[in-house]
Amino acid sequence: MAVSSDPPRFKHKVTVVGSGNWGTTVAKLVAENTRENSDIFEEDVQMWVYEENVVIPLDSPKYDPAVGDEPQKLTSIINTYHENVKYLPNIPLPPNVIANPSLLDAVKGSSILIFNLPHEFIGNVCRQIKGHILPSARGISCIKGVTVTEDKVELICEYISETLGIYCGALSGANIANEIANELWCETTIAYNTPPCDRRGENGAANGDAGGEVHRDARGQPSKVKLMPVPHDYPPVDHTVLHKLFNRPYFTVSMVSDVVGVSLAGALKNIVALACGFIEGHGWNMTAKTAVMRRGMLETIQFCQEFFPETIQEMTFWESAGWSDMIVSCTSARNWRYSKMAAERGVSLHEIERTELNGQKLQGISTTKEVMSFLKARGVQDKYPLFTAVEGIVDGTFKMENIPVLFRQQ
Ligand SMILES: NC(=O)C1=CN([C@@H]2O[C@H](COP(=O)(O)OP(=O)(O)OC[C@H]3O[C@@H](n4cnc5c(N)ncnc54)[C@H](O)[C@@H]3O)[C@@H](O)[C@H]2O)C=CC1
Ligand SMILES: O=C(CO)COP(=O)(O)O
Repeated sequence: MAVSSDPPRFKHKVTVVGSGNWGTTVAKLVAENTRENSDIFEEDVQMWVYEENVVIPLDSPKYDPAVGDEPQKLTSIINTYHENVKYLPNIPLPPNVIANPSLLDAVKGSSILIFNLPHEFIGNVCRQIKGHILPSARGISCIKGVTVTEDKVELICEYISETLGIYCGALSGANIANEIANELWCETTIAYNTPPCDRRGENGAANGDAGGEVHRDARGQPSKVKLMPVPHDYPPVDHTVLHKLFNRPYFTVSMVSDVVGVSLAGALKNIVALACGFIEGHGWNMTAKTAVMRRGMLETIQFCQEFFPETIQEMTFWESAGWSDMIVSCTSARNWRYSKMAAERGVSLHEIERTELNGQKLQGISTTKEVMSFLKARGVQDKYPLFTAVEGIVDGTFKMENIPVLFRQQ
């Protein structure tokens, strides 16, 4: 097949599926980039909002005496004031972020889908949009978590890929949404293995022609997903284009190909962050915390090597998605902050999530449960003593003061 030299006729339409603290932040930075790269992307970025009614507080500059305490639709507030007053207050959003309460309408015709919502909701979202997206769309998952069915653990991007029949990469890093929304500099990692059918002109491949190479899944096996190539009248979706979509002066993107390492490091660090919050809330300090972080990273690497040995790359743990995220999550993120609060107050994490988080989610709670159910189904939980202890603390069956015992037994 001849490689076309004509410039692409179409631009990529981008949708962010999710609008929480991180979802809204990513919509903001991506919308800044679509404006600056309007030769590649349509400027407007759709942001799907799980609709809810919100009351704007009296002390907010957005308070309208004519509306008073009357609840308003969150989408209407975002599109009127260009601010997500509930999940990312006091951050002006570019006007080309378009809040949309209809999931099907938000994803319609989009060639790049950015999945960014708590992982417990991804199944329902994928079931709804299946068959309603462009078959040649490409995805990036910013979700930190895993899905477990019976004794199978799946990366979120694998789940998206298999459910929707599209290729999906992963974005993960040491990223506190509020800091990035305030344009305070940090790094992130995007893992994306450009499918052979999308590698234009590389390895002898022409547009839509894989050059004889098969598309492989995250485990390195020939993929069961029959990919439709990104049509040649669109710009490619490759490392260069994704870098243009996500990289900002305050958000340095590193592109890699280890989807497994990036996804699992982002998911499992939330279990370790809970452990760090618990021990700090119990009265230990930084030295104890670094011991737990070290142990948590060992169990994370062990998990990756045990269950995804074909594709895991150890260098990934030195990316932002690796050690940097472990450090930031155990010292300043929500899972750490609120598990510390739970330990200090002697109440359950569920109680803290309900009373303190105003609709935001602690991903560590469900990730611990999912990972432990997978390890138990395999009968290998004893090889993961820290993860097991966190589950026990969340359930009230393991005492925090016994954490050092785990270390003595090794
Ligand atoms: N907030 C942060 O600093 C960072 C978060 N992440 C990850 O990003 C992902 C998304 O988290 P956030 O944006 O922070 O969310 P969040 O915890 O701030 O907000 C919860 C979101 O879930 C939505 N929601 C509630 N019920 C729902 C339902 N039934 N179906 C669909 N959506 C529903 C809410 O409308 C809201 O948008 C998570 O996996 C998190 O680990 C990653 C890096 C940084
Ligand atoms: O992933 C994060 C930091 O990189 C944010 O973690 P929390 O969800 O615990 O705030």
